[in-house]
Amino acid sequence: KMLKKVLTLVLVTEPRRVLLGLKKRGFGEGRWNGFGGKVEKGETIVEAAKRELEEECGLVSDELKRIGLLNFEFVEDPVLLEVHVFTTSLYKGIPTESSEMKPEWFDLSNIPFHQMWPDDRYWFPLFLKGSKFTGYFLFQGHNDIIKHTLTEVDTL
Ligand SMILES: CCc1c(NC2CC2)nc(N)nc1N1CCCCC1
Repeated sequence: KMLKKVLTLVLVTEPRRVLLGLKKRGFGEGRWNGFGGKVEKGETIVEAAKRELEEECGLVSDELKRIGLLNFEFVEDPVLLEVHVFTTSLYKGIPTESSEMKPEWFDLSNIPFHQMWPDDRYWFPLFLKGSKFTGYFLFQGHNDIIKHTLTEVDTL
């Protein structure tokens, strides 16, 4: 049966900007993304999201809002990646570069999609207009989307 990895992704916003991090190594290296990673044994998904946010860019947030649930598969790899997407505009701290991520603010009209995971072009507009969404993306390699579904939902 398919192995499932549960991951988190946090998008920090200000009125006209979103905070993204440039991944410095590992999975997604060289791509801008929200902050997140694996859910460890013994922690909830929200606790994992808060932990990764602080580890990756030094921000502490008490209030993460669930906005999306995205499932990913790679044709070459029998693992299902289940990504729980959160957003917050309530945080403490200053975005700080870590070993994993180099944080920068992007104007909402200037999101670097060409340097992000290809799926982001599909669901970022839903996130930016305040919708909740569920989606599935089947990748060939790390750049080509073979098929996808994306649905706006009232409740996650
Ligand atoms: C699941 C990978 C992924 C992704 N799509 C990839 C083709 C599968 N897109 C975006 N934005 N973030 C992603 N991760 C957020 C959680 C931490 C790992 C990277």
